[in-house]
Amino acid sequence: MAATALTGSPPSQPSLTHPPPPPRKLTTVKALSESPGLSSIPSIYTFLKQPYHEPVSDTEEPIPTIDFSLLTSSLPDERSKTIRELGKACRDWGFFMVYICFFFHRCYHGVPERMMKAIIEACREFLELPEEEKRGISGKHVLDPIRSGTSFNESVDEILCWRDYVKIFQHPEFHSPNKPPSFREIIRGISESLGLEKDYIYETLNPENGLQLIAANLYPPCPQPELAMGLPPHSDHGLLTLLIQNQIGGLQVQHKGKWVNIDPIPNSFLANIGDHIEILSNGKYKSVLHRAVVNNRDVRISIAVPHGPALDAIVSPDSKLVENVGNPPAYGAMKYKEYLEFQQGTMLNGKSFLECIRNRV
Ligand SMILES: O=C(O)CCC(=O)C(=O)O
Ligand SMILES: [Fe+2]
Repeated sequence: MAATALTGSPPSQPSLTHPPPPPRKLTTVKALSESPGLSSIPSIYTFLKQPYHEPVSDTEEPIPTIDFSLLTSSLPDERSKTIRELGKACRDWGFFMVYICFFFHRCYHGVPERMMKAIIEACREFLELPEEEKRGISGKHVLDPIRSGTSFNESVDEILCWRDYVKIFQHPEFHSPNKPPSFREIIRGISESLGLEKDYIYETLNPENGLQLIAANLYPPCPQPELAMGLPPHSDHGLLTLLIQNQIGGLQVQHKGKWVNIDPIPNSFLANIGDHIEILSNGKYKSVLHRAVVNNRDVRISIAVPHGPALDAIVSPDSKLVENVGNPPAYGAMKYKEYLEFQQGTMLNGKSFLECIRNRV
């Protein structure tokens, strides 16, 4: 896609009557947001269904928090209590904060927090590079570093998002199996909380050879945040998405029919159930709609790392769970790779692909 801008059709012959138009200058949303005197946004960034047309909850109910050290505890009672909490979070919210607090020899070890900050800063530096430099990095694994502000679904959307982003396909071709380690532990916990064997999801869906993607998003300040959208409502494909962000809020999650603001908590990352855990669990665990809104003051950065099953894994409601729950399967079987292909362009009116196939077995 980005390559078309570089390799397009040969230049037309110069004509005296119709001089060729100047080459279109690609502009990042960040550059646009820094244009002197910008007080309104171009109409291409104005969403018809604007962020605050739908109710935003004022709930005091906090998003569930899972303490990672208890999930990996060697004390069986501690671990099973945390697994029950994890199961409840997956059922009730589909989202949870994972709190990482490492104590070694009774002293706090701050590496994870420093590492998260360093990753965010590296993404900021990358996304703030001049466009020419970013273009040079585009390739098979690095998607669209110059196509800033692209719509969420290019084939159907005519409105652009207020964000610059880059996507990197990390796995299976850029090998980093089992990383981050928290992914495997959470998936094991989810497996157990469903009453399955600890490694059941790993063995059946083979995420070790699965898809791992890194999506780094930069949302510049917007002079009319009430009209624009950083990322419209969607659910994530795959098993689990891990997300870190700078300390600027903007993520909203659907909960009990309303949008809930998810404020960043230091020393923690966010995890959410993807479509394929919802399918595997026959809808017991929910892949929940979420979106990113923007503000008029601060740059927000988020890094989402979705993890999927192996591309050729066929995902369907697990027979053990269907029998246990006594419900007929609510989803048909589909190869993950095909799901990804079908998913393109089917996010319409805030309906995710998963919602479109629910109950159409
Ligand atoms: O920026 C955010 O907080 C949300 C990002 C997200 O949902 C995604 O990249 O799938
Ligand atoms: Fe997402």
